[in-house]
Order: sequence, then structure tokens, then C-alpha cells
Amino acid sequence: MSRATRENGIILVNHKVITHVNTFIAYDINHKFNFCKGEVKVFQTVKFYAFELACRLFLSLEEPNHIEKLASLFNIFLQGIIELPIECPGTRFYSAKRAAEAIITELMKIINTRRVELHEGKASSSQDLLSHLLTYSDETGMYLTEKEIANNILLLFAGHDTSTIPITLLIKSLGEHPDVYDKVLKEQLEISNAKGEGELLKWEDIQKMKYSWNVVSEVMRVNPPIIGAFREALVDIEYAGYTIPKGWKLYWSAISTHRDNANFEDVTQFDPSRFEGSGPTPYTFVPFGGGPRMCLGKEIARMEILAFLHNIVINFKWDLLIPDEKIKYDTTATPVEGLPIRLLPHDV
Ligand code: HEM
Repeated sequence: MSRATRENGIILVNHKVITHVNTFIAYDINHKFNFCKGEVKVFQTVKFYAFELACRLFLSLEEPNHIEKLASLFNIFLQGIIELPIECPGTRFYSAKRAAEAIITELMKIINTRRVELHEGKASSSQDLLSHLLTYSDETGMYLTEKEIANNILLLFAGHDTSTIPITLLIKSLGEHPDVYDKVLKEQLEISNAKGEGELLKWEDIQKMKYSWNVVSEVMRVNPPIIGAFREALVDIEYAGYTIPKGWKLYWSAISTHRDNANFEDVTQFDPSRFEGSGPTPYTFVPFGGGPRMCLGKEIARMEILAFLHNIVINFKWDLLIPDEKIKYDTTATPVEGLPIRLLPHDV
């Protein structure tokens, strides 16, 4: 990953973004979810919502047909990114490569149009991530090429899709634990009651959502959205009586770390209180990875998940239509039936 993306990922989290995220979520939850006449499959709905949000944040793209076309290409791409590299028609890997090429072609068109708009003063450099990348130059005065920009945006979209999973599993967990739902609602009402009519969430409000974030953390402990990731041994490593030779590929596993009794008591128990106080020992809770390649979207994810949670709990309670729905790991954690729920609007 280029240095530019690491920096820009961080630049994205500012007041403008939180306002944007909150407006979008507040609007969408109230209109789209009500429009669903109370019954909704959470996974698919949230997945599309997260994609739409990324289109707005990264590219200022709002045209529904364009977003839908990109979304279907991305779904094909994401299904094939952790697959055996067998490049023949019919494999997920093959389809993912073709989809990635089609996305890059689309992104190049969007990039070219924006370059012209920036040149003509019809777009500003602070408008979104795309404008920022187009006007970014490093200390030697070098700009990113269009291909580099397209690749960076593709990677950010792929990472961004992960936020769908904790939001979906959070809705599942709150449906299963009404006592936890009540405490989350209490915290969120304290925040919304302190605000004026129509006043949106601010960055400071996100910082106040401590119990809610403990709940999200516990959701990600039990079912880490990404099971783990690959590394390469740069030197010979001695571990647990084994030698891992330099150059070997390793897989670090979030799920086995989170479910190890040596790291957490009663690992199968859903208990947000384990994140109170100083919380878990460093490197025992790793949903976002750790070290220099740690997820660069962590803060965006935290903000989006908590803004979503705020808007959904103050507007709705819900029933899970399939109690104890199983979670499958098809690259990432997903409820097998997509988590159908019945939304029950409430006035609190
Ligand atoms: C709850 C949501 C998310 C989870 C659980 C998550 C998890 C992860 C994990 C486990 C990694 C691999 C870290 C490693 O190899 O050590 C990663 C990398 C990455 N994530 Fe996320 N992620 C989330 C949301 C996001 C979002 C919203 C974005 C973009 C806006 C994003 C962008 C990225 C990128 C670009 C990388 C690659 C970083 C690098 O290799 O330097 N992620 N993420």
C-alpha cells in the first residue's frame, strides 16, 4: 500500500465526514427501513448501505444506477479475493480478476472526469478522497498516477466492505440480549437528549459512546469480521518449539486468539464488560490486526458503526425472525440467511 493511502485514510476522519455519515445514516434508516414495511434482511441492506456510503465519501458518487453497477462488480470481486489462484473461467478467482479490471476501468473514467472538474474549478481539492488523491504530492513533488489512485480506491472499497459485518452481527447480538440493548439505548438517549432539535452527531459524541463501543468490541471478539491475514517470516522464528524458516508464509488468526481461554475467561459468553477498565491484554484482541499494517480504516469503521447504532436504537427495537441463526465464514463472517428481522419503530 502506498504511503498516500495511509495518510488519506486518516485524513478522512474529520467533522465533515461524521456529519456526512450521520446525515446519510439518519436519512437512510428512517426512510429505507420504514419503507421495508418493518421486515428487512439486515446483511444485504447494510452491505448496500455501506457501499453507498463509501461511494459518497470516497468519490462523491450519488447516482443510484452507477452505484448499483459498481456494487455488483464489487460483490464479484470480494468473493474471489481469498481464493486459490486458479485462473480459468468458472472459478471465483477468475471472475474476481475480470470484475477488478472492470472496476478499474470505471474508476479511471471517474478519475479523468474529476481531473477536468478540478482543472476547471468545478470541484475542490477537499471535496472527498478522490480529489485529495488527485491533488496530493509527496515531499519530492511527485503526484500519484491515475492507476495508483484507482488501485488505492479499490483497496479502500474492499476494506470498507468489512464494516457491514460488525453492524449486522451487532443487530443480531442486541436482538439476542435485550438487557444489553437497554443499556445501549440508555447511553444513546443521553447523547441525543443533550442535543437540540435536528442537531447531528459530532465527533465528541462518538467519544462518549463507551458502553456501545464495548458491545461492538465484544461482537467482534466473538466473531471477528476478518478471520486473520497473511504474513511472511522476514527472519527465522522460534515459536512454541517449532522453527518457522525465513521466507515462509504465515497466517495469523484473530478468531483463535479471541477464542483462546488463555486470553479471555468464558470465551463463549457474550460479555461486553470484559472491555471495561484497562480492557484485554495487548494483542489478545485483534479484529483490526496489529503493528504497522494494522487496518487503516479502524477509526472510520468505529464512527460508521456507532453512528449507525445510534440512529437505529433511538428509532427502533427489533425481533430476530430466525432465532440462533448460524454464522458461516465465507471469507468473512455472515449470517447464513442474511439475518431477517422485524423492525418495531418506537418513540423514546
Ligand atoms: C469493522 C470494520 C473493519 C475491520 C474488522 C477491519 C479489519 C482489518 C484487518 C484485520 C486488516 C489486516 C491487518 C493486518 O494485516 O494486520 C485490515 C486491513 C485494512 N483495512 Fe480494514 N477493517 C475494517 C474496516 C475498514 C474500513 C472502513 C476501511 C477503509 C475505509 C479499511 C481499510 C483497510 C485497508 C486499506 C487495509 C490494508 C492496510 C495495510 O495493509 O496497510 N478497513 N482491516
